[in-house]
Amino acid sequence: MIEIKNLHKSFGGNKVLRGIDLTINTGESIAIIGKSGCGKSVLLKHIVGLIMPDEGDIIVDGNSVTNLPKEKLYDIRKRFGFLFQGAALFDSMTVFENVSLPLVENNYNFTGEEIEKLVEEKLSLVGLPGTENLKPSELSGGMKKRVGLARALITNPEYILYDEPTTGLDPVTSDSIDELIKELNAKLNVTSIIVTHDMFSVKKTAERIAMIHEGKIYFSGDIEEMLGLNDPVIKNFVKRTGF
Ligand SMILES: Nc1ncnc2c1ncn2[C@@H]1O[C@H](COP(=O)(O)OP(=O)(O)OP(=O)(O)O)[C@@H](O)[C@H]1O
Repeated sequence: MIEIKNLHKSFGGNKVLRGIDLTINTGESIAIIGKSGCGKSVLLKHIVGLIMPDEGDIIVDGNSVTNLPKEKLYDIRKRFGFLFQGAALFDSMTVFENVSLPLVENNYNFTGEEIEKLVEEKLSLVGLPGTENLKPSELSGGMKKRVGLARALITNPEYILYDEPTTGLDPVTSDSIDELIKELNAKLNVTSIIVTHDMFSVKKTAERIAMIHEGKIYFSGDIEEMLGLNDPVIKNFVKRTGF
């Protein structure tokens, strides 16, 4: 379980998070939505301790991320898989090298053979078996996201964080990535946090929505509840997404 308590973060005079309170239950898939620049990615980075808050706390399975010594924070991070915006693959490395990178970086004691097996397993899971020797330049946008996801899954994380998983993809490819996220939620029994402003993606992948507005959680609930509200902020947001 992740408990976010009264989280505040400013950058210079820009007060981005102004008291976020949110509990994410184990096993659920939650979408974090809100207009561009409202602080969705900043919130995600707080959860894994990549950004520290000015005030407030994040508690992951009973551990306060803001008060942990570095080694403990690294241990907590190992329980997270992170699909970065744009997939963030290294162009000079093969798919195999990209996917296995977290195992190499974090000194897991796997043999070469075990690593090969794990990479093969995760690439199959994301629908890209046999692509180990390709370079990112040989992959389509959707394939890059899948490889990024295989890398996020390589350590068998309990939590998967998706930062705008469908941004920059055409509607058909977006839909296939959403389908994959949904499949993985069911198959792997993980907790998924999906940052997006794509309401089609929300509908397909998330059981619950948390909407950030003016630095706080403005709404938390399911999509039917959200669409049924006669609230100008919500209506305006949904309208802008073209949903
Ligand atoms: N490291 C940083 N230094 C200064 N400002 C930052 C930093 N990171 C984020 N910000 C600012 O915080 C605000 C929120 O950024 P964030 O990336 O979280 O938005 P977002 O909701 O994810 O937007 P988008 O949907 O466009 O990706 C923005 O105004 C951004 O410029």
